[in-house]
Amino acid sequence: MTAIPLKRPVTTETPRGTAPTRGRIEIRDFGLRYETAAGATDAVSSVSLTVEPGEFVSIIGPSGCGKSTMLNALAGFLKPTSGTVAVDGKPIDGPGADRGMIFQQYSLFPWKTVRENVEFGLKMKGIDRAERARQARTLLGLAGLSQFENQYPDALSGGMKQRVGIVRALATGPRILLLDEPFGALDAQTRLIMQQILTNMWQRLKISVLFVTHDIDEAIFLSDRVYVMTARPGAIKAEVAVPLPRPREPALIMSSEFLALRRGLMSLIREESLKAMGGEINDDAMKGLAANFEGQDIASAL
Ligand SMILES: Nc1ncnc2c1ncn2[C@@H]1O[C@H](COP(=O)(O)OP(=O)(O)OP(=O)(O)O)[C@@H](O)[C@H]1O
Repeated sequence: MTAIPLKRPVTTETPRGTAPTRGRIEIRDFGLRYETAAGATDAVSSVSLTVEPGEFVSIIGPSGCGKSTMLNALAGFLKPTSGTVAVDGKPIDGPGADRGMIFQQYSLFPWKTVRENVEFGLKMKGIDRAERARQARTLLGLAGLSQFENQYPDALSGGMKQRVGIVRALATGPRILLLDEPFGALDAQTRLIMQQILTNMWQRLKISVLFVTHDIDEAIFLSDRVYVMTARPGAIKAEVAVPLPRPREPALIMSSEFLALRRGLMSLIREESLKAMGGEINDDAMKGLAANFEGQDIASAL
């Protein structure tokens, strides 16, 4: 693994009070093999990583390198074939209220209103009706969704649905939020707004976040640290600290510090993406992509 020894993240953001002490993720020598009728697939091999309490960490890597597999193991939906996955020193043995998970597809109950969706987990915890409504309204307010509390999911845009999904995952007070490409289906502008809303909620609630994305800019903009994975079977190729001050404004992505991080991550990820594509991409194919045919018929140009 390439360790890029940058300083610890600079956090000059709005006061977060005392540092959180819970919500530490520790993955050690994690491996996961899928056994199917068609044979076995080693999805992830020997990954070790940590997320400190209150830290925002992203994972980027080529398609199929096992990012979702790892998040699903952390959520408690999959068991490691080797190694350990623990939260605050306790091995994970199934899903739990200490971890919230958000997927790219919106997973709201269509027959419940926005507020009822958010209240669902609180109801499961046995919290009484008035308190449920109070907590749901507070969180909906933080996400700018107060005026939509009585709407049904069908009436909402993709960005709003995902905001409700985040609020719902946060409602039960998890120490950890796991997000698997949550903004992948959103347009660029909505995505930027969602990134700011997520950062805002993360800072206020002092939770630890592990965020999977394909988008390098998104990973840098949001994170304290970024792990880069190799092609399948996924392992950690590099760990990159993001020492950019907070709060981060959209204009930050034009700064030289941001662009330097982006260049570094792009070259790491490109190498692995080419490996992941295996024989599909060779030098000739890459030349072809860059060729200027100047309006010629492609067959004769080649
Ligand atoms: N249920 C399953 N059964 C068998 N193989 C699986 C299963 N789920 C995932 N895989 C395989 O495991 C590997 C890792 O998959 P995973 O979805 O974790 O990768 P990923 O990095 O999240 O991919 P992407 O970025 O494309 O979403 C892939 O080769 C995938 O085909």
